Amino acid sequence: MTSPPRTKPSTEGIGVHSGISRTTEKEAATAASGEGEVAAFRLVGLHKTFGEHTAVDHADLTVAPGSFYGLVGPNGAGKTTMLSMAVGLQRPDEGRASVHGVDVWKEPLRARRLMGVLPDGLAMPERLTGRELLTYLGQLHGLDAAEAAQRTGELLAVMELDGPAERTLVVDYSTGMRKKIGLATALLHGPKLLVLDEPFEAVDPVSAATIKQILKRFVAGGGSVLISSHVMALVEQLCDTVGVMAKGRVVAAGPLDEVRGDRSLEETFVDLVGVEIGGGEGLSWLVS
Ligand SMILES: Nc1ncnc2c1ncn2[C@@H]1O[C@H](COP(=O)(O)OP(=O)(O)OP(=O)(O)O)[C@@H](O)[C@H]1O
Repeated sequence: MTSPPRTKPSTEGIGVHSGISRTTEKEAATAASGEGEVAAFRLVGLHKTFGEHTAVDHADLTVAPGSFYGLVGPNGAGKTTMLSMAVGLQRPDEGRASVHGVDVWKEPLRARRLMGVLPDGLAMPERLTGRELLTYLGQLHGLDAAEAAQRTGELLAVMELDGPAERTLVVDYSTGMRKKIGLATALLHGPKLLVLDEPFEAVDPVSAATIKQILKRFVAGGGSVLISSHVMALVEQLCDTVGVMAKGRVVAAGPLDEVRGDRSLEETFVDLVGVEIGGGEGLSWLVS
């Protein structure tokens, strides 16, 4: 039996303007910098070593307000470590990070209000349904009950985590469902900046199209997005600005068209990170 085609859920009602105390936060961010426009996200000299190994090597990165930033880099380049320091989940050895002028380490609560975060390997209360989780987090964010219920309902519907999925606890979600509930938790409080580590990993094509739509609307509404991804085509499709990370450093950054020139991002990437494409040699036992 063939199942009926899934209708693309509406992404209406979700946008950057649904958050709390925006004006106050914006004024605070501008005042903090003493300038007319502050970066949505500014990482300066972030550094982290694990024993002898330098995971992030004095990395700098700036996301302009209203920009859609794609961070790419080979496995082990330091993207997740840099982003987890940048959002306050892991303490850097050196360096600082600010969101709209608010220092992530000096004023963590104010910074967190401005940010929606989807970390890699998300840790969250899991013995709850998606609705229970979002309702609980809405309370933690200080949303009133009616507002939290409305946003929860919209987010579950958009992410297709309502209906039969409501009977499943988060602990039993598939990998893709976990990404989607993670994104919903990042959006719930109406942040100005989204920091999303591999948001499309393990997500089915229909859900990916929905997430793209949400993120585009978020940026069109004045928000800023930073995603990390290994999918160059996706970064080229979505992002106006890219950063390339290799061996703990941001080795190239700027507008997409300037970074890739007249080549594809993938060709530029391979050039910049200085890797040889493997797979052509060895493994002779695979081919008879
Ligand atoms: N807690 C840790 N302890 C020791 N080493 C770590 C730890 N976290 C990360 N590393 C190391 O730091 C380096 C950067 O890892 P990281 O996960 O940040 O890279 P990445 O660019 O996100 O990689 P991927 O694309 O594979 O997710 C790697 O060499 C990794 O082994």
